[in-house]
Order: sequence, then C-alpha cells, then structure tokens
Amino acid sequence: MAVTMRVSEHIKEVQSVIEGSQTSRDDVIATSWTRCIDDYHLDPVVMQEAYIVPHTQLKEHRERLDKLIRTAKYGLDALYHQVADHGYVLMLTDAEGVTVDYQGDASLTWELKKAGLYLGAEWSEARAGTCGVGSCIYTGEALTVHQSDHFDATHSSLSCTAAPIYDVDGSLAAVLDISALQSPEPKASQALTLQLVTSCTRRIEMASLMNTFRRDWIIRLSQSPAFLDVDPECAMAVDAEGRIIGMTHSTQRLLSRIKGNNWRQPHALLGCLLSDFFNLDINELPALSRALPTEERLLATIHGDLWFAHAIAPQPSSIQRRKKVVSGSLVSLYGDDAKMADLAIKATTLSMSDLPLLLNGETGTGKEFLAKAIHESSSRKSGPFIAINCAAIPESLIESELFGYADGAFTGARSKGKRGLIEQANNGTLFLDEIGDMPLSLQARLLRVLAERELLPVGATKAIPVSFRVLAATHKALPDLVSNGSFREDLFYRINGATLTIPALRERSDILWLVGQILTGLTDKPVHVSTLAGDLLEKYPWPGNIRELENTLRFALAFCVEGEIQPEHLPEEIKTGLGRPQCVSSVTQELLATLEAYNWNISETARALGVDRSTIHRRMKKERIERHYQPQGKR
Ligand SMILES: Nc1ncnc2c1ncn2[C@@H]1O[C@H](COP(=O)(O)OP(=O)(O)OP(=O)(O)O)[C@@H](O)[C@H]1O
Repeated sequence: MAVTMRVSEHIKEVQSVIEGSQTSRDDVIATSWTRCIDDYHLDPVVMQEAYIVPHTQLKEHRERLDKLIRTAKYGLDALYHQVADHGYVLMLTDAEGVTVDYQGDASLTWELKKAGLYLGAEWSEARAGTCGVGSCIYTGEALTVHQSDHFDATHSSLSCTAAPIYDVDGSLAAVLDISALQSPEPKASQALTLQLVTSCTRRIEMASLMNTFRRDWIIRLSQSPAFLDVDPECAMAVDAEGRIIGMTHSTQRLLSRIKGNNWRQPHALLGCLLSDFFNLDINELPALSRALPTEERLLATIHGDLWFAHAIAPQPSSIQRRKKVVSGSLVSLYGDDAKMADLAIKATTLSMSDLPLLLNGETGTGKEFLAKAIHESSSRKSGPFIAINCAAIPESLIESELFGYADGAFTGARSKGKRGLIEQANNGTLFLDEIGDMPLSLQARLLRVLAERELLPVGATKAIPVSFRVLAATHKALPDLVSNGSFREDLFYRINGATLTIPALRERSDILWLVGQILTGLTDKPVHVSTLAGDLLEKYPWPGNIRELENTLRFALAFCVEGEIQPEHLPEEIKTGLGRPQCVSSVTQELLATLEAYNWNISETARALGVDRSTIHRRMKKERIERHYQPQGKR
C-alpha cells in the first residue's frame, strides 16, 4: 500500500515538474525528466524493470572496451574494496550504458540482478529514464541520481553515483558507477561517494594515457609540488614536434579554459602546439624531468597561471630497448620489427664467434647485406669481405676463380699465376652466395679447403694455408638438396654452424622505415612518401623483397619531381594494389614445363609444342618468363 502511494506521488511530482512547477530537485534531474518525456517519450506511469542485453551482444560490448577494462582493473578493485562493506556494487558501462564490468556481493545476486545492478544491464536514459549512468552519459559530468530522482519509480530505491571516463582523444569512453540497493534518505549522504568515483576515474584516465603514449612525451601537472608525482591533476601527451596528441579529461578542461573554448570540443585542442597554451617549447621539456627538484619545475600558462610540471621522456619500445644489445652494423638492418630484432640479437652473438653461418631467405631479402654487417661486427672486420656468387660464375671458370692458379698453369698470355677469391679472403670473411647452385665437383674441393684450412691453386703443387670465416647464403632449402643428392651432406654440416633466416619483406612491420633508409641512400634531396603511397607500399606482397622495393623507389624518384612520392609515381602493379599475377594459366604452365623438359632450348620447345620459335619468344616476353640462375656464360 505504502509503495503504491509512493509511486503515485512520484508520478505526480514528475508531471508537475514537467509542467514547470517549482522543484527542490537538482537542475540536472529536472532537465533529465523533461528529456525523458519530450525526447525519449517515456511514460512515468509505465514502469519497466532493468533491461539486460543478450549474452552475444554483451560479449561485443565487452570486447570493444577490453583495453580499458584491463587498464582500469587495479583501480576498480581498489575502489570496490573501499565501498563493498557499505552495500555498494560497482559497474563499468560503455558509452552506450551497457554494463561491461561488475563487482558486487555474490550473496545478493538475485536482488541485484532484478534491480539491474548487474553485468549486461543497459542504463541509457532512453531505455531506463533518469539514472546515474544514463544521465552521466548525457551530461558528460559526474553526478548522483538518488532514490526518487530516478524517472522510473521501479528504480526509486536505488542510489547511483556515476562519473565519466574519457578516452585520450577527449571522447566519452565509459562510465564508472557505484550504486546501493539501500541508502540513507538525504542525498548529501552520497557526497563522499561522488568524490571517490571521480578520483578513481581521474586515475584510470591517467593510467590509460600513460599506457597509450609510452613512446611520446607525457606532461603531468599539479597545483601542489607534493602531489605532482603521486596524484597529479592533469596529464597530456605531446609528440616530437610539440603537438598535443592525447589528454586526460581535466587537461581537456584546463586547455579549453586557456583557449576560451567549450570543453566539449576536444578536437579543437588535439594537434595544437604546447606553446599555444604554455610558455614552453618542446626543446625545454627535458628541464621539467626529475633532474630538477619538484618545486623548481614550474610551468606558466600563456595567461601567467603557474603549475608544477613533470615531463616524462618517451620510453623506448621493447625493440628499441633490445637494439641496445645489437652490435653497431646490425642495428642498421631494421626498424621496428620484432622478427628482425630477434635475428639481429642472434647475429650479434654469432658474429663474435668464428662459426660458419648459413643465411637463408627469399631472393632480395638482404642476405648479402646481413653477411656484410656480420663481418663488420666480427673480429675479422679489419680483414677483407669477399663475396662470391656461386650461381653467376660460369662453371668452366669457377674453379680458377675460387682457387686461383699457379704460374704456368695455363699456356699463353695467362701463364702468370692468379690469386683465387678464397685466398683473397685470407684473414677476413668469405661470403658464398647461392651456395645451393655450386656444382658437385667444386663442392668436394671447397669441402677440402674448409676442412684443412689450406688451398691448392689450379696447377700448383704446394698448398697455401688460409684463415677465413665462411658465411654462405641460399634461397633454396639446402636439406632438400641434400636429400635429392645435389648438395653434399658433409659440406652442408661444414657451412651450417648455425642458420639465420631473414623474413620476407611482406612479413616485416618496418617497410616504411626501410623506404626511408633506401631513399636516403638513393638521393640527397629530401623526399617524402605520401600516406596513400605509403599504404600501397605496405600492402604490396613484394615477391622480389628489398631489391624490388629499391627498384620501385628508383622508379618513383624518376617520376616524382615535387619531393613527395604519390601513388601515381609507383609502378602499375603496386598502384593498383593487385600485385603481380599469383597464379599462372594452364597455357603458361605447359610452356614452362616444356621449357624445363627441353632444358630451356627454344627450338626444341617450339618443335614439341608445334609452334615456331618467335611464338615461344613472344609468349615468354608477355608472361615475363625467364630462366633464373642460369650461369652467365650460357644466357
Ligand atoms: N637493411 C637494408 N637496408 C637498406 N637496403 C637493404 C637492406 N637489406 C638489403 N638491402 C638492399 O636490398 C638489395 C638486395 O639485398 P641483398 O643483395 O643483400 O639480398 P640477397 O638476399 O642477398 O639477394 P639474392 O638472394 O638475390 O642474392 C641490395 O641492393 C641491398 O643493398
């Protein structure tokens, strides 16, 4: 009976307030009641229990706020511990009012669920009428909706105190609410609760800013030097050019005040220079680090108001931190890429030993580049680095090129002896590129040199002692060549003290860094890459890896005159984002198979396919078919 009386009185009060009667309710409550009628068309007579969103929807809402839930966890746990004994539950909702995280007394689950103080409950104004979370979302301010402040009499036993949590870009991310099923009658009893919730949201925003902008400058401000380090009021993130890129909500209000802006327009602040608000330039930030006593770290706004400030320098990424253990030359191999960082750390350790290394990777991934860096990081760096492309030297010359020949080994003009490449590598590094293409007969001779550390030039009778480190590279799977008998197993073990595998360019996350490095090497002029062109370069699959990237940039430089590479300066296959054709037609497959079968003899291939030679040439040109790794002399 008493409940029915209370409900009808509440409905009457709501109606009289809507009609404009004087009320002792807070303004924020009265205006929300008006919205409920005018905007959401809710009827105070129709009472509705809390709405719980279906489980699958809740999962999606939670996933969207996952990062914040994890960041806020410690703060939420601490807050719940403070209020649990006083009968409060804690809810974190997203900006739509859906409860995505919850802590409450498990023994009261049934009552709490019924009252909507539970995971999945949706507390938007449009759905639930005037309520803590919904009205906080609408106003963007912390507030308490106490008992009969609720529009819907169903909720008039609840007291809900909510505060907004803003994202680092100033948009509303979430609402933190603590609610009680029962509370004392006066609304003032909730004043302390409001304080608690607000200071918790400030700390969550601070943690979120610190997490998001680890690699940028963070400036924290406080009116008290004693609280600057422990509980600052404001914090903002600033990029290398001194532009504001993130902020907590109190900073949003402070900066808006300085500029004379409405605080609800955070985008008018983002991107502005620090010097638009404070008498400070980015270069002066180090002076605000902990090197100076707190009392001396003063920062003045452009209007002369003073704040104590603490500037935190950008923290190096884990990859950058790990770069400190990578030896000098190997650092220049990569930017922010975890796979390359792992490779460089391994290469640094191995470069200190004399172990033979096998460098594996697709064509153009930088195997020779890596080999040189390893040489330069090793104790043999003052010796020569001799590179031999085992696939490029004609088979007939390879022996004399590698081993040299003695005086009089040949008749005629070349009767004077010649030092072979292996001898030239003495005291340095011998880099055997495309080792998988070395003929079996030479593999045996190379094995002997590696085993005995002495070499016998062609026609010589006396062996020469040699000391060098062997680095070998291949894009082929050497174990497969060993299995099919085209590579000697004993040589494989001799050159493979350890294997270093270089990732393909498409697997790397530092493509744009590489673009910058290569452009610096190709031109003295400053050249930028537009965002769109950069996107295309990052998306392209790069079958030819860094070599193809280098050629692409040469191509782009030839067409770009304005100092900025745009998509139209890129080759067709990159511009269209399609890449080179990945699958070959059956006609092309037949042509390839026949060429292979006839050892790339065009006349025999033409005869076998019943066409003339010019047709084969034309089709090879059209399909860009060419024989790879053919010894030079036979092309
Ligand atoms: N980290 C790097 N920074 C800049 N340029 C690089 C880098 N790595 C490789 N390159 C360039 O890419 C091209 C290909 O590199 P490299 O010849 O070392 O590749 P590779 O794997 O040995 O190729 P292949 O398998 O065809 O022998 C070279 O012009 C080299 O200068």
